[in-house]
Amino acid sequence: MVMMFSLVSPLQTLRSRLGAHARTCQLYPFQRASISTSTSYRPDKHRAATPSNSPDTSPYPFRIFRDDISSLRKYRGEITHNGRAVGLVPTMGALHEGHLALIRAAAAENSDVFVSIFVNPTQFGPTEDLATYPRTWDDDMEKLIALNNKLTFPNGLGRISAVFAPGVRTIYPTLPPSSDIDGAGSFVTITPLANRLEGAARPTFFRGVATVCTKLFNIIQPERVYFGQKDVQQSVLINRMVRDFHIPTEVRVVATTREEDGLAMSSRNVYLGERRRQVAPILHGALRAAEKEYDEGRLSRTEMFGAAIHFLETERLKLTDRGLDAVEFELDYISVADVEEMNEIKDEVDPRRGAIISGALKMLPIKDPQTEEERAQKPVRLIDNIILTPVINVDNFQH
Ligand SMILES: Nc1ncnc2c1ncn2[C@@H]1O[C@H](COP(=O)(O)OP(=O)(O)OP(=O)(O)O)[C@@H](O)[C@H]1O
Ligand SMILES: CC(C)(CO)[C@@H](O)C(=O)[O-]
Ligand code: BAL
Repeated sequence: MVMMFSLVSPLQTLRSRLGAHARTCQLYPFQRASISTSTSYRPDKHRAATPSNSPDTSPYPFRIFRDDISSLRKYRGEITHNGRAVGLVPTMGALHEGHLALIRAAAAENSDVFVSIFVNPTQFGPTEDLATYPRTWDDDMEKLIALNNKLTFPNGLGRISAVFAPGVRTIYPTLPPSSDIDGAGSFVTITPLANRLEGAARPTFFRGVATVCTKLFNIIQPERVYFGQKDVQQSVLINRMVRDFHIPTEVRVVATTREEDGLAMSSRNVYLGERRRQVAPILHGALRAAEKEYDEGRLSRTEMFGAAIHFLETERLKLTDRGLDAVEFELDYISVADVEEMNEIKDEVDPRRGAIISGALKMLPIKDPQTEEERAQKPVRLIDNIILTPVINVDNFQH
């Protein structure tokens, strides 16, 4: 089953979807080398290798649009003309089950699902992994085709109609896009949200995300757009942007899809390698420990933080016994913030409003690399979050 919540009115939507007795929920299916900003700019250096887009020769059961925006618009216009609706799932490719959950959610409420695949340079900082970000076009297409075959009624109202995989010059037609904070360009900025948490670690990240999503929404004009709860601050930001710029679309947030051991699926998990991968679920574990405090009625931020840190430190001590003492990690932040704007909650969570508990943790390169892969390791930043859902019967809490 696909569960979603709308950030427009999270309290109300969560209550109605989860029922009055729901206290917490795991909302179920809800990079970088420098990019040059000057003369050496080569816009399509990083483009995913995609085949040509002749509808007649296309081996795909959906249309592939690359740089021909007017054809895409014509096709999209026909969908409206026929009384159908478009749900857009923006991605950077390297598709996994988390992305597929978004597509299923889109197919459940729209006749036509558009998936965009675009590794957006402006959201990568100058020292991040733009050049090495996984680009897996053939594999992505296989997954989309397999999923599409299953999206027949009653499993899905709609199906994937189009994949939009533009080149950088198409998305940024005038200036070479900049990843520098002071760089020139036409940008959408949403502050102060874009400067906090993920934005503090990645100063131009949300400017890049807001800018590219504005462009995608302008080009495709979807009735609804689908984002993953895994990137919760991104979802809050998009919701805010849609409201502030009166963009005529509805934002849906789809619950995080996880591996069996709790690790949130992410395209960048491939960077972890075997030994770091075994330790990576600790971030989720730490957030769960904080969530347990809330579940048991301890609402103070300090107690939730304490529980998360205690979990991390206990797990760190166990690494030697697990033969994993070469794996090192650093906590970047744990945040307890309100659901609407992600403002930090200073004191206690109001159980009538709930909260988002989120965190970021850096997995450092392994201390005693034993393979080529381990010798090449770079730090991998993991993010995750849990929604502390509002509680209807506040009296159940001990004070
Ligand atoms: N595990 C997941 N569950 C639900 N949605 C997800 C998950 N992972 C990614 N998404 C969503 O898919 C959309 C596209 O994300 P993206 O292509 O960046 O994948 P990603 O796995 O988040 O990659 P990265 O490792 O770069 O963060 C975003 O809305 C993102 O929140
Ligand atoms: C929304 C997005 C596709 C914009 O590039 C990206 O930030 C992502 O994949 O989450
Ligand atoms: N999943 C969000 C895209 C990024 O981290 O660059």
